[in-house]
Amino acid sequence: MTTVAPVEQIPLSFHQEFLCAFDTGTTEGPFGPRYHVVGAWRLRGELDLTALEAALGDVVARHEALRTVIVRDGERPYQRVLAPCSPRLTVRDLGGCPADERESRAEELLNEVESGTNDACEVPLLRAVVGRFDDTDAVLVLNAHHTAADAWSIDVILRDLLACHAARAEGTEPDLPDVPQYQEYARHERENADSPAAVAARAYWRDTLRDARITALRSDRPRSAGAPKATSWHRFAVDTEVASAAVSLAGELKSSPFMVLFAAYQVFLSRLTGTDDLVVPTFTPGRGNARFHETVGSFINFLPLRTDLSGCGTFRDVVRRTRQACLGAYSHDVPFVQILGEAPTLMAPVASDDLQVSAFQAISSPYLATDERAGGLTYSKLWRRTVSQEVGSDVPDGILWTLHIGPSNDMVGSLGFNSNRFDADTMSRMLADFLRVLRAAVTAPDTDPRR
Ligand SMILES: OC[C@H](O)c1ccc2ccccc2c1
Repeated sequence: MTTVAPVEQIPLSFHQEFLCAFDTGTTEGPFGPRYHVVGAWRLRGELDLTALEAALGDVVARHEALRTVIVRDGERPYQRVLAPCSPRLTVRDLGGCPADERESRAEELLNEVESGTNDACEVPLLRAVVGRFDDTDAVLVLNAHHTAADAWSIDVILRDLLACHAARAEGTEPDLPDVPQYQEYARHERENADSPAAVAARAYWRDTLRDARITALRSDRPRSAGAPKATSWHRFAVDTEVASAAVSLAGELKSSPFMVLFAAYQVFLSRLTGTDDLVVPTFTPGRGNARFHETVGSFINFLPLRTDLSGCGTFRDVVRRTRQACLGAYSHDVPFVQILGEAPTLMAPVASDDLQVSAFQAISSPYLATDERAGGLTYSKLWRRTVSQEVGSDVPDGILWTLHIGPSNDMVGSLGFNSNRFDADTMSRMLADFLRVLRAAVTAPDTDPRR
């Protein structure tokens, strides 16, 4: 009897391990069919559907993460990479749609795809829907499971997909450079878990998060009410003059627009919770190692930012403190599971029945496409989403505030929340309060924003 050497199991990345903490063992958690990330692009030019179908297969062959399942049946979950397979392409006829309604019709299709499912156990973990307005005008929507891709990855998938479409449309094999695979990243992370930088980062977090508790909000309904889990998305635009005031104040204070927006969010939270010592999670892209910039996978990192607002006399002071907290966190951006090891009681509040964390992030991806070209196609990402939806991509357990800062400082945002825990009008009130604080803060930064 020949003994087959046990195939060495591919470990989970630290972020995938973090997601296991939210695994409810049902289809409602991060391994369920609604935990996905979507994107939509307007395509102008000759779109060859046969070539696009073949290109979808090329992209799944190229990126193992899109055909990897997370096996959770033993004591330690691991990743299993499966053979290349082709995603299905759904084609929708949007003919007869007048030109000036196409942008909103495209956003409708995006929301429709986002309200659907993408089963994490059914590879490939990528779905594609193309809506055709006419022969040279279409909208492409991609949906990838969020354990296998993130916002950065969905832009990489699109760029590779259209490069492969261009080759296939000319009857040639795609010829893209090799790309490091997500399993290499997962191994690399673990091999470097005790590097000098990682040891220094753990010391930083031990010190920074001493006696800290994550800031949490009282939900309208307790977890024990057992209402079926769903995540709603409230989307909104930020007034242009507020957005540009935020961006110019950021420039004045040598801070990023995110830091100014986050500072206003903390003022809002401080007033809501009555505490000055805030610990608010954000998500960083987790792409510090340039080797993995073209790799598809879920790299984001849940990073707790601690800021004490006591003694801040003006909003400028709040931004300066926020900037310090952000810079300190960014320069110690190690996986959250390692940070938690240094602050074991940090997440205690969210173990209670009626509290939830409320994370705040700004999405950034270097591949935000505006009028990019790929073969005979010109493509632009639909990122100014302002249409809300009752059921969309899942947020595992909490509220997720996201701001998208556009190329010309225009800004839109979204509020993802578990509708089994919070009412939609509670969210609308919170958003109105936050936007009021933001407007007052960035238009009069020398006043005390907490009055
Ligand atoms: O893209 C962010 C991701 O959907 C995510 C993962 C875990 C979370 C835990 C608590 C609150 C928000 C989360 C969002």
